[in-house]
Amino acid sequence: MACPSPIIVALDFPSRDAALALAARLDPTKCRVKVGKELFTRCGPGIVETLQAQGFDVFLDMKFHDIPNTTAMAVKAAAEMGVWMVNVHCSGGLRMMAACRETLNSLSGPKPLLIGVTVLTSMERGDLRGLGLDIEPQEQVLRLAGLAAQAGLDGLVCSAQEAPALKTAQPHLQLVTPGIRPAGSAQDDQRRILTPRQALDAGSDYLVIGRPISQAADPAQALDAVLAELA
Ligand SMILES: O=C(O)c1cc(=O)[nH]c(=O)n1[C@@H]1O[C@H](COP(=O)(O)O)[C@@H](O)[C@H]1O
Repeated sequence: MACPSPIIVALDFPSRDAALALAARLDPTKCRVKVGKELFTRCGPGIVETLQAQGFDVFLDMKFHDIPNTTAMAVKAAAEMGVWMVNVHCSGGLRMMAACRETLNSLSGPKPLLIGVTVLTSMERGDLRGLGLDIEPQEQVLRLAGLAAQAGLDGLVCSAQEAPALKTAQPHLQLVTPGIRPAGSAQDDQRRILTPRQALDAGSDYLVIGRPISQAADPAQALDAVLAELA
C-alpha cells in the first residue's frame, strides 16, 4: 500500500550507519525518505536497496543537470534502481527534461515520479541577481514550471511559498517542497521557508524535511509532532 504521509525525511548523513540509525527510528507508514548527494556519493546504490528492503519509498535526490542524453541515462539508472521519485534541474532546459520523460516512457515496469527542481529554496532575490536574473524567485519558478509541464514532468521541487501560484498556473504538477521549518526551529541555510501546516495549506503535495527531524533529540517524536500539526 502507498505510504499515506506527505512527509519525506531527508537522510543527509555522511555514513550508511548514521542514515540507517535514523531510518531505524522511523516508520515507513509515516514517511518516505530521501537519499541525496552526500549519502549517495558516500554509499552508492546499496543504501537505496537497504532502505527499500526496510519498506521505505525512496526519493533519489541527485538533481541531475547535464546534456539531454547524459541526464536521461542517469534518470534511467535511477528508474532501474526502483526509486519512487527522481529529480532533475529544470534549468537544464526543455530538451533535457523531454529526453528524461521519453526515456522513462520507453521503459517497461514501474516508473519513478520525474520531478523538476525550479529555484532552490536556499535562494532569495539577491542570489538570483548574482546570476543575472533581477526578478523575484516566484517569477523564475513559474517560468521553469511552464517548461517542466511542456516536457511532461510529474511535478516540481519549489518553495511552498510558490505553491498557490503554481497550483493555479500548473494544476497537474505535484509540488514537492523543502524549506519546511516547524515554528521555532532554526532556518539554517534555507531562505524561502514555511511551517508544515502553512505548506500543506498553500498546496504542497509532499513536504521534504531534513534537519528539524534528523537533528532532533528524538527524531520519531519530531516526525510525530509534524504529523500532529498536519492532522
Ligand atoms: O531537491 C531537494 O530536495 C531540495 C531542493 C531545494 O530547493 N531545497 C532543498 O533544501 N532541497 C533538499 O531538501 C533537504 C532540506 O533539508 P533541511 O533544510 O535540513 O530541512 C536537503 O536535503 C536539500 O538537499
